Amino acid sequence: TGRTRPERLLQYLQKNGTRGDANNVVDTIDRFCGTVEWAMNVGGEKGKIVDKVVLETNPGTVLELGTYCGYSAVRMGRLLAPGSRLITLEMNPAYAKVAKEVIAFAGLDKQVEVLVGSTTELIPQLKKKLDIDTFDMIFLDHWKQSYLPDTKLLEECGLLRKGTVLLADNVICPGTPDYLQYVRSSPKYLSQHFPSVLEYTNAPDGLEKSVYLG
Ligand SMILES: Oc1cc(-c2ccc(F)cc2)cc2nccnc12
Ligand SMILES: [Mg+2]
Repeated sequence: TGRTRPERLLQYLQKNGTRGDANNVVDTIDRFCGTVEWAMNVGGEKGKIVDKVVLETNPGTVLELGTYCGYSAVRMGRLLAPGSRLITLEMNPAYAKVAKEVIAFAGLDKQVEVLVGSTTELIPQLKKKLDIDTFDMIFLDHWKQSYLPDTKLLEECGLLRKGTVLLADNVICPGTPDYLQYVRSSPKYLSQHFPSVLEYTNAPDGLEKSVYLG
């Protein structure tokens, strides 16, 4: 049986979910985390804000930093137009293994690609590895202390263009103060805060949407 939380989440999905139905996968994972075991997915409340930003942006290319079990990759992937691509980076191989199975279960393995490795190592390789010049949207949801250095790395690698939307999870809890200060004070970004709650709790959290101005 599932020794780790991601394995238990996957087993619950395989037992209770509807294969090929991405909306059902999102709801089933939320039910697991709300009734069986908390897990660090962006969740239903913040997820509704993610949905709104994705639908408004209608991105052809999305880069996610921090896959975990693939919940937000499925949540965003289910809203992308045909032919759009979501690349998600995960440094923990065990997490990446579960995420690939969750994404395949949802029927999104053609639109969503999981790369295993550290962001510091993978970000400079993306142009070469993928047939992608710049990203239309970035979702930051990995280690909080990596948000700022990785944002600067994305700038340096020329992976952002005028209008690229950066959406960051957990800017209140656990909190990313250096990243917030940067995107809110830099003339290169136009930022907007979306107050919400930490997934599956009523603790305050929030998302920060920052448009890159070039
Ligand atoms: O959404 C999240 C929540 C938390 C987290 C853990 C424990 C707490 F008590 C509160 C919040 C950690 C996260 N790490 C990486 C990506 N996303 C995360
Ligand atoms: Mg998060």
